[in-house]
Amino acid sequence: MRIITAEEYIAEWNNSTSAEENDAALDDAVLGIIRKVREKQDKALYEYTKQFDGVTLDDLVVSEKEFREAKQFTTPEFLTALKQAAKNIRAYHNEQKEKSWLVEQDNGIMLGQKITPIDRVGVYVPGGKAGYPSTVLMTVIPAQLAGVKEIVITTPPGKDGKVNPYVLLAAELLGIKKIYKIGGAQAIAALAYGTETVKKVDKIVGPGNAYVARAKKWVYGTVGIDMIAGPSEICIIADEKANPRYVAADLLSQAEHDESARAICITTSEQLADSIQEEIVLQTSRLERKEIIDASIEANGRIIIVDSLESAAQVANIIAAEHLELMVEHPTELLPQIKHAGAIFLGSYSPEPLGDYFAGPNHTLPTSGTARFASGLGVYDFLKKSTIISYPRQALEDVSDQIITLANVEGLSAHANAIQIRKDDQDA
Ligand SMILES: NC(=O)c1ccc[n+]([C@@H]2O[C@H](COP(=O)([O-])OP(=O)(O)OC[C@H]3O[C@@H](n4cnc5c(N)ncnc54)[C@H](O)[C@@H]3O)[C@@H](O)[C@H]2O)c1
Ligand SMILES: N[C@H](CO)Cc1c[nH]c[nH+]1
Ligand SMILES: [Zn+2]
Repeated sequence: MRIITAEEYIAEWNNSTSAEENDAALDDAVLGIIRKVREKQDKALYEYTKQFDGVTLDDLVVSEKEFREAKQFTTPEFLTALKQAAKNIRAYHNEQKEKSWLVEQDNGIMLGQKITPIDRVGVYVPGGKAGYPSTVLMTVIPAQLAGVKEIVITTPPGKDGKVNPYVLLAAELLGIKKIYKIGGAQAIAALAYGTETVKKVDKIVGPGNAYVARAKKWVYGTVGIDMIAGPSEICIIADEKANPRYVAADLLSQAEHDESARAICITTSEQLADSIQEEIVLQTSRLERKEIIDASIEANGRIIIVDSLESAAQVANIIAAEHLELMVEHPTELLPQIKHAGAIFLGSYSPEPLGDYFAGPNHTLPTSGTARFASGLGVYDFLKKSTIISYPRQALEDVSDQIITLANVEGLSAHANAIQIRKDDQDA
């Protein structure tokens, strides 16, 4: 893991021309996939599943038999942990519920906001390099709390043509019955435009790799999307008191997701940086997903040396990471300086995987610096708001002239007329 200065890191980030080239190549690949799915529909889905997931499917939908077979993987430990995690996630997201409101003023004017759940939501559950039953909980529970009636899941099949059984068990726990065995950009295209088998949805949510995230960006507008939730990222601000074993372990926890994952530590201590570097090597050698970790650490793993915690916070705000851990002596004192991060973890005993699985807040979070303007998935992502306006006759008459003035300034005489015609009736 390379140790560099903040200036070097920012220059590296800004001058990354290869990133632009990769970006254009990604767009080409994803747009090609979307186009083909729109044209050839199910046929394209079968072809891409063969090409990218290496399996020839008989059916794009998980069968009842497959749901039943998944039951053999249940263990009491898994079920207990899954249910407790679901309970924590539900309790946290319950606080996010919003209410419709209607306020009546003395003159009879009523103004308000009507909240309506989205009708039909498609959830992407990643499945290429790992199975993610936790993502089923994180996406479906807030949608259910919002009142979404139709929730479908799509996830790539394994080489045996089956969906990860733990994903099925989590879906079953939440009562989700329709699961498509489709991954990648083709799954996003199918949910956005529909095919013979896949019914189009109103909004697509959920994380995925770079292909999934880019496809969501392209279909936005045809359907809603939650955010760009791409390859995982972790940034850790560590002072000289931080435990290098914990820092290294937490960096590796996200590096193992994907070769494109980003793991960055910002520290005020050169000595700690050296120790973290040693720990990274030591711990990686003991981990199963060593190849993915080595690749992501080589490409996107950095330890950045800064001269103060204030500078550390500034760099962290530029990175705007999906996950930010504050492994410093007084994390709550540093917290006010943090502006941009998907999720913030305070202190040595709030490691990132606690949030991935269990604490309650959502693990579907904005990546690639989009935490500057986006938030983690929540109940609010499944709700939309209609405004309500109700004026009695006299209240409209009282403000007619002002509205007519504004409409005339815009040169929109039909607007003015809609007010004037009522005013004339009133005056008559
Ligand atoms: N941001 C978040 O909230 C969050 C949460 C969980 C996971 N993640 C991320 O989700 C991702 C999961 O990635 P994954 O790969 O394991 O599963 P995935 O389901 O996202 O992607 C697998 C699919 O990618 C497609 N694909 C693979 N290679 C391709 C190629 N060369 N061309 C076109 N399409 C291709 C295939 O269709 C395949 O089915 C990881 O990057 C992980 O970090 C993010
Ligand atoms: N860290 C991922 C979000 O970037 C979520 C996850 C699920 N399972 C393990 N991790
Ligand atoms: Zn994770």
